[in-house]
Amino acid sequence: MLQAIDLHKKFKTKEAVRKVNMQLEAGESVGLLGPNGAGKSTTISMLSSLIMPTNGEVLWNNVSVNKNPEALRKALGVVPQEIALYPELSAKENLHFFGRIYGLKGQLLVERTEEILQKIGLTDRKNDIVKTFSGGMKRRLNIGAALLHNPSILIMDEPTVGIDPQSRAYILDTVKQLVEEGMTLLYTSHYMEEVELLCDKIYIMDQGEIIAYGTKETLKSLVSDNQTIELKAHILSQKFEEALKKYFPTANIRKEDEILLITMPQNEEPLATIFAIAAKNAVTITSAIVKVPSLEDVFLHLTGRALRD
Ligand SMILES: Nc1ncnc2c1ncn2[C@@H]1O[C@H](COP(=O)(O)OP(=O)(O)OP(=O)(O)O)[C@@H](O)[C@H]1O
Repeated sequence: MLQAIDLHKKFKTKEAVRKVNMQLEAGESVGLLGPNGAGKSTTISMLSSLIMPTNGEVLWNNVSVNKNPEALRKALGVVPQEIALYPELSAKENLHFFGRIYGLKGQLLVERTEEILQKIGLTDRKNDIVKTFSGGMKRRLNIGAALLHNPSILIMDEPTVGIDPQSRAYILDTVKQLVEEGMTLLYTSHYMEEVELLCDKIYIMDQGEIIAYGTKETLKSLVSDNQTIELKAHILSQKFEEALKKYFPTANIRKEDEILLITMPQNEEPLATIFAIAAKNAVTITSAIVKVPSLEDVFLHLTGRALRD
């Protein structure tokens, strides 16, 4: 459907993007994850034909976007990182304005506007001017503007940056629903938990390049297939530790700061057994946390740096 082939972008002396290859199929939800400055915005600006690559090309349904940008623009909704709205106009007037740019008019424009207001939860504020809106409401309207022409593919550039947790949750729910309804999505973020929640396939980007690509499971298995159970108890007796070692001979069991760490493959489900062994040894467990590798760990593993540096 949408394909990036060997994209490069140089701004004067700065090589912002190098050798980027990506592919989005219809109905897929794809994440582009990377820290600030990794080159995500530059990549999606090229993918949505807002800027020209220095090298490489973008194909939409196997045709170069360079040759026929209109075909992609009709099918594509882009939610930019910067809010692009008219603060002196109402929510409805803003949507009418953007709808007309997409060629909507008359009854169709009125109906689409109402549908979108409903979808983004702003129906009851539709006549209020945008400058009175919270950051989260502006972001929702920004998303609404990109949906008016009923695109089949949506590209979102960090749509939850700088908003309150409640608005963030609302936006994530809305995006999840769009994906469930069949929208093809490219979602960029430096929040790994958002990408994990919304996306099936993930590209990890750092310093202008794609450094890893795959499903969440594939990426996490780059780090390890293990899980670690962190146990806290009133008293962690030596006898209990030895009993655990006997029952789980292949597990790595160690104590750090009064927490017992038990590492073993993820396909084992040891909690019930651990609790039974504790009861038998008169140990009261106060907390048990199961930790599996996160995309954050994958990034750390690949680059030696934390995602949020
Ligand atoms: N127009 C430009 N001129 C010069 N350098 C640029 C330009 N646009 C981006 N860059 C540089 O290219 C690199 C990649 O920027 P980009 O905005 O694509 O990253 P990003 O991953 O989207 O990060 P952020 O989340 O901070 O926007 C950065 O070093 C940035 O400073």
